[in-house]
Amino acid sequence: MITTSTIQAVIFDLDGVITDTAEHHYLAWKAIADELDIHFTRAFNENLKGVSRMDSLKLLLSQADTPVQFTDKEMEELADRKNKLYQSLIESITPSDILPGVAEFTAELQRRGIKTAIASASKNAFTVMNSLGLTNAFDIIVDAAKIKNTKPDPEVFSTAAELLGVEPSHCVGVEDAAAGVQAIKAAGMFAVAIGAKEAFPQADLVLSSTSELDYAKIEGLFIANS
Ligand SMILES: O=P(O)(O)OC[C@H]1O[C@@H](O)[C@H](O)[C@@H](O)[C@@H]1O
Ligand SMILES: [Mg+2]
Repeated sequence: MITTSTIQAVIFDLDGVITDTAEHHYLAWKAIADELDIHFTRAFNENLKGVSRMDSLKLLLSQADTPVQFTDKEMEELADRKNKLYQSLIESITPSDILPGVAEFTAELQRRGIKTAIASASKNAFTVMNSLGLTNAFDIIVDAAKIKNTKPDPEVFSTAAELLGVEPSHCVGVEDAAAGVQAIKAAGMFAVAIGAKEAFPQADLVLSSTSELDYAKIEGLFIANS
């Protein structure tokens, strides 16, 4: 199919964009924080979004009133315990957990011959995509296993663009995390953020929810910014 638009690919984050697993990550970290008697708020959790499992644990531990030293082995065990909690929380995910507007938006992209990819920092990305029934709905899935450097490094978005065979300047990235928007911009792409406007000063467009994903609006701004 011939693409007339200058947007040739849209690359989506998974957790918090395709489905609300950002909440499951938060609940699992909150349980670990409670065990360790560390004050952990939803506001602070915003810093963990898009960040790798071990870096998230380090951020969580930075909130302890009295600094606690854990050995590498203990850190691995804590991260592993969080992951088991997270995995038990995502067991019940079904296609009905796809966030509003996502199916319509991706269908519109497919109608226009625009390529799609998932760029996720999660090692559980394929499990979540399977549960949502979306494994074959995107051209490419790049997960944590395929990359060395996690967000805010651009690698996950750059790798997705490369595998799709599309120049970054023709890509749009969609994210719900500050680290993710930084990664999209560092990759040289147009950034759409989902969340509160003030949280994403670097984004080219901020939408309060996925139900606002609107191809015509994004294309208009994309062309104006090129
Ligand atoms: O622990 P996992 O499943 O490998 O996920 C790593 C990261 O994946 C990102 O998608 C989430 O936004 C982060 O919250 C999470 O820490
Ligand atoms: Mg996310």
